[in-house]
Amino acid sequence: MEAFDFDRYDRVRPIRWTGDALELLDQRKLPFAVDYVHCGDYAAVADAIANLTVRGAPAIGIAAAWGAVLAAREVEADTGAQALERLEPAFQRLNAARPTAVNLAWALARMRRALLDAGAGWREALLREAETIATEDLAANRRMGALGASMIEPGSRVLTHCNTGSLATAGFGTALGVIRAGVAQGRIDKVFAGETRPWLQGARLTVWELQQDGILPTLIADAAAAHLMRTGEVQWVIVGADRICANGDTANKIGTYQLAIAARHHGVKFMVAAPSSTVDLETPSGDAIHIEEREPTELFHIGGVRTAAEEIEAWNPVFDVTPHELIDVIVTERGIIERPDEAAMRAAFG
Ligand SMILES: CSC[C@@H](O)[C@@H](O)C(=O)COP(=O)(O)O
Repeated sequence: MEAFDFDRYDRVRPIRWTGDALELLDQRKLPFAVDYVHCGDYAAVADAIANLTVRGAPAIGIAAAWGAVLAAREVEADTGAQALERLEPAFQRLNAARPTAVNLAWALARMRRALLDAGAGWREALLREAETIATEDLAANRRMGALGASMIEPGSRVLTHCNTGSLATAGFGTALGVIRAGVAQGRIDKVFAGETRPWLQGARLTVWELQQDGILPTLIADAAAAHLMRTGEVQWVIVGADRICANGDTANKIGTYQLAIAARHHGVKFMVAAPSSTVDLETPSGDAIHIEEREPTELFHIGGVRTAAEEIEAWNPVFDVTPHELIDVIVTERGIIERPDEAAMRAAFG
């Protein structure tokens, strides 16, 4: 990985701090428009997280950290502790923007700690912490990419789900980072991307993002995944995570669980790649994870065109839990955990 040309393979940046505002690449419009949304206050950041302008577990944590920096502009305080008290409503609003990805609460907890540790210089401390969270995420992804790729036999074909790339992180990506590194090293010959209904993170974002790198993935309907595995077309499923529990159970984009079941049935290996900021030892198992349910209307349209009859009901959970027994390997920047369970997770992160 020493010679890896990160700049060639990793050009998209979803989050830009201008010095006095946050600019977020509008992921609702990709791949048809590359527009940045200007957020001049924390409420705009909270809205952008809730409406998926910015999405992906690490990216929403980073955006929330910058949201806290913007919120700080609205309060006066002599010490960090005093500022924290006054900023609490803003922290709570940012934290409530989405429930499943632990990176959001994790980033805000870091911002809280930075405030408590700071005295009069609390504004600078907040700014530094937001920058550090983003810098560390990029470094973690690059490290994880190298580690994850080392597990993959040369000549492999892989399937991924949702978007776990630069768009979902500070850069390089988690599962997509492993795939980028694997392609660069000649370990991965072909990448299949599931379209990821209903929001189409795979079809709209992953395919576009890999195209920017000159990697041409093959798009499949989500429903084609088990058939793809049965025909021997893939050796690995590689996905990201929104929360990894103390026992290794993992929440990720809806559809991940059925990929893991199909992978085990067909002898296809299943890898979860995520930074340690996605590990949540406070949540004992997947049963305790709050699974976000979004508006049923997301299921009624594709690209603004109605595809279902009027006056019907729909159920729209947007994450699911893959039990740890179905996961062959969890990769974080801290190392590789094969056959994850509570003992292995606590040994690595406890
Ligand atoms: C590095 S991203 C990992 C996960 O956050 C990703 O797989 C995912 O589920 C994103 O969901 P989204 O609803 O698009 O925010």
